[in-house]
Amino acid sequence: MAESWAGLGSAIASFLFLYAMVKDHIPFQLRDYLATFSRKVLSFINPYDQITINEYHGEYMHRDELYAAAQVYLSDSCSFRARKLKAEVGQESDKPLVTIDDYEEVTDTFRGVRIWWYACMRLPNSKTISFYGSDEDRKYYRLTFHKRNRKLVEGEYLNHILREGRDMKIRRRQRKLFTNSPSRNWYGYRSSSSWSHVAFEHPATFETLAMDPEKKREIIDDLVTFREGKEYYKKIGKAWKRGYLLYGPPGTGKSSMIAAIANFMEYDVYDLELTTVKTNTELRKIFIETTGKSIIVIEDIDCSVDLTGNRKEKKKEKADEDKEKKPPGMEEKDENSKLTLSGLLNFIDGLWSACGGERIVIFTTNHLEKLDPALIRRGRMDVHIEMSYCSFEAFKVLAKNYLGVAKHDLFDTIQTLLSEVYISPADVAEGLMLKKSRNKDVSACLENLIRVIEAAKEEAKRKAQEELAAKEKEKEESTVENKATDIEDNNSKKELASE
Ligand SMILES: Nc1ncnc2c1ncn2[C@@H]1O[C@H](COP(=O)(O)OP(=O)(O)OP(=O)(O)O)[C@@H](O)[C@H]1O
Ligand SMILES: [Mg+2]
Repeated sequence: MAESWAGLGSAIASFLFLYAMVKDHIPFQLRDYLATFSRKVLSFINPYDQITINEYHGEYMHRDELYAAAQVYLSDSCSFRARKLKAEVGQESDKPLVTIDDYEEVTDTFRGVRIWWYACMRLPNSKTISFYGSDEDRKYYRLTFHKRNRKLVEGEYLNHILREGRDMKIRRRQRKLFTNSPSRNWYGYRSSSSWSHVAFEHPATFETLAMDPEKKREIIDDLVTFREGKEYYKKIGKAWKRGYLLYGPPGTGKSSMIAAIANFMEYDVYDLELTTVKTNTELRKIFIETTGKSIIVIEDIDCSVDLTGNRKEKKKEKADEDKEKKPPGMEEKDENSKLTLSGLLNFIDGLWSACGGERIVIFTTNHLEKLDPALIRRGRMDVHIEMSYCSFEAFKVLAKNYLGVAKHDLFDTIQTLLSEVYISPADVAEGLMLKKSRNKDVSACLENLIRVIEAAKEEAKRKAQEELAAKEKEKEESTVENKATDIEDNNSKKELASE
């Protein structure tokens, strides 16, 4: 049996070989007839089906997303099996993509089923010049698989390629830092987008972040759980997003933490400047233009006018006054024509985050007490992280980063000093840096830091004394005032009695 199949196979192969040799000398009609005939014979005896994925499609020659996803997928999952590879750098990434070369074949296995991938190029038929490039540019992949697996390939495998390829593309893309442009520029000549961007290249990581190691571990674990929680969020019916509130004094690493989170999660960062957003409608537009796998940051949320507790109350009073003056039906329209706390709450709450997954929202503030509780309640801001003054543990991270040392004789002195004074990691980092000529001298850097901490301690002492003196003065003044009032009261009582 096997021999007869082999015989038939070699007969067909010889026929095809002969056909290829003489095809240019055969008349047109006969050539078509022979081609159709050979295809029919082959499909009768061949148990394999094929799917072609073209690089470009449609009237306007759009680059096919499945082709692009397959290219990255093959690069990541199958190219190690190929002998001929090609490398290119696309527009979206700064890393070279090494993938299978033209006319190279690789195999992939999906649920135990083997699939062959063949990278091809359509040869030019004519010498016409096309607006979309020459025919040589028309590349395609051909997938070959056994007939009995057709359902699996069509139903699941292609989706798997698309999904995995997209994810890989996102992971290897050049990450971006977006900032929202003032609304008046949206419809300008240059761009109609609310965001402009630059490459995101902040070097901060969790390793370089100076903070309590246990707290750091908790944050990393939380992020990992979030990243892997797609199915969980779907199951509980919640938008796949997580809110972090970072609070603490200036220079304690809030912005550095955002960069470390972005680098750890490999997300883009959207730095939302709320003060340039005038209305709730604008906020919606801005948000709709963000993509998944991103962090939306609002820094110094307490400085975003009209959104904090007291100011909101004042604003409400004013709005109530204004409402009374407005004709009926105009009030709601007016709500959309300004940025309000409720607009921001809607924005965070998933009404708008329903349009795409995997987003982190981060607020930072120096003054937690100034924020409206509604804004930061759990469920909106799921994790509250306090970024505090420099502890000895945090100092050790900075010493490792800046000086490359894990221990030193001066560490004990620094530990004692740090337990006596509040100083921000930013000030400690500054203290560890000396002028270029001396920055390799570890002892000199640590001595400089000791001077900086001692100066901070003196400064704190001086301020405390000033505050104490001011309080005592206030107390004295109020005692004198009270005495004067008492004397006045007594005199008037006496006058009344004598009358
Ligand atoms: N916890 C930290 N770990 C490492 N470096 C830090 C830390 N905190 C501050 N720094 C250093 O100090 C600089 C300023 O820190 P950062 O901008 O993150 O502070 P911040 O809390 O955002 O301050 P602000 O409240 O003023 O915005 C950073 O560039 C970094 O070099
Ligand atoms: Mg900051």
